[in-house]
Parts: sequence; C-alpha cells; structure tokens
Amino acid sequence: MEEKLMIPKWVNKHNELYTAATRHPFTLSIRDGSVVFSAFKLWLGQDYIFVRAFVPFVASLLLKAWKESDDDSDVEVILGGIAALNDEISWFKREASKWSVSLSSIVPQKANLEYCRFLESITSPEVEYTVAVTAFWAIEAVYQESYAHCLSDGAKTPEELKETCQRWGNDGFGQYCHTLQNIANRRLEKSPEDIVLKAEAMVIRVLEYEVEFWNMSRGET
Ligand SMILES: Cc1ncc(CNC=O)c(N)n1
Repeated sequence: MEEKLMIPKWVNKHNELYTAATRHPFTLSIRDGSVVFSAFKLWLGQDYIFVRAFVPFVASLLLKAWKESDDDSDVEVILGGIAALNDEISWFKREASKWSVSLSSIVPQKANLEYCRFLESITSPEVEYTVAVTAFWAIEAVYQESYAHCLSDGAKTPEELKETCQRWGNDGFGQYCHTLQNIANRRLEKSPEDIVLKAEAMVIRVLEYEVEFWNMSRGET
C-alpha cells in the first residue's frame, strides 16, 4: 500500500531506529519490573535539565507558528504544550525530592549536552516551521510511545514508577502527539522537496539523540 502521509511513511522506513528509541532497554526494564532505581534517578535528573532546555525550543516553535502557520489552531496547540511543560517542571521538582535527587547539583552528561545543543540550534529563525514542528512531534512521540508501553497489557511496571509513565503515557498526551503529527503531515504535504528532505533528516537525528539519551541511564555514555 502506498502511504501518502509523510510521518507514517518515515516511521515505516526508519523502523529499526524508531523501535530503538521507543523500545529501549531502559524503558523495557521499567515495563518488565527489572529497572534499577539508580538508573531511574539518573534519568530523572538528566531529563529535568533537558526539559528546561526544551522550553525555549518550544517557545521558538510558537514564534514560528505565529509567523508562518496557515492555521491559527497550531499556535494554540503549541501554547498548550508550553503550559504542560510548566506543570512538568513542578512535577520534576516534586519527583526529585521524593527520590532524594538534588536537582541543583546535577551535572549534564555528554549525550544530554549534545541533545540540548541540537535543540538550541533548531531554535534558529533559519529553521523552517515545518522542519521544527516535525522535530517537536518526534521528540514528544518517543516519550509517549515509550511510556505508554510501560502501562500496556502485561506490563510489570513498579508502583513507584507508574506516575512517571502516566505523565507521558496517558491518553491525553497520546492525543496531543497525534495532533502534532497531523500538523506536521499537513505542512509536509504542501512543502517543496528540500523542506521534506530536511524534515526527514530531522526525524532521524531526533531519534538518534533519544536513543543516546536513554543510553545514559545504562551508564554507557
Ligand atoms: C529526552 C526527552 N525527550 C522527550 C521528552 C518529552 N517531552 C517533554 O517532556 C523528554 N522529557 N525528554
């Protein structure tokens, strides 16, 4: 069957990498209950730093949507994303205190620094809205798919980690990711070849950064 929407086509084409990001040994260990809590705490501290850097990226996307989008509802969707991140930062602080993780003394690891630097590079006005919103979809979708899997039938996720999985694995966040995918697909359909190619390259890079990010929790970076 010929798939005309770009994102499903890319997920299919780059399935090995997509699966590496969304079925990573770290999240699979949460799902099967074998996760080492020190790995989870490491992830928690590093992700807090990432999310702080993610906010200005999403703010830059809001600006691009406002300037370039043909559909007013895009701005509202992205604004909703920023509001959710405000909540998320408070959640990280509460969760860190529960696990006795001191957020002020977290040193970002190499994979995290590189991912944050990449995010900063795509805040540039030179990066088109279509390319940036595709990156945004990919970043959110990895977490949604990874953590929803930890809550699906047969999961043995430890009770202490269920709230974390819910944060990104809940149906509302799933719906939100779907909306982002629709925005990206709609834009890509109307885009010239060079933008489409840049967006595909962006998806690949995001997936690679996400794999490296999960790898930190294994102490391999
Ligand atoms: C490394 C990484 N990727 C995606 C997300 C999910 N977006 C916002 O929370 C995240 N928290 N961390």
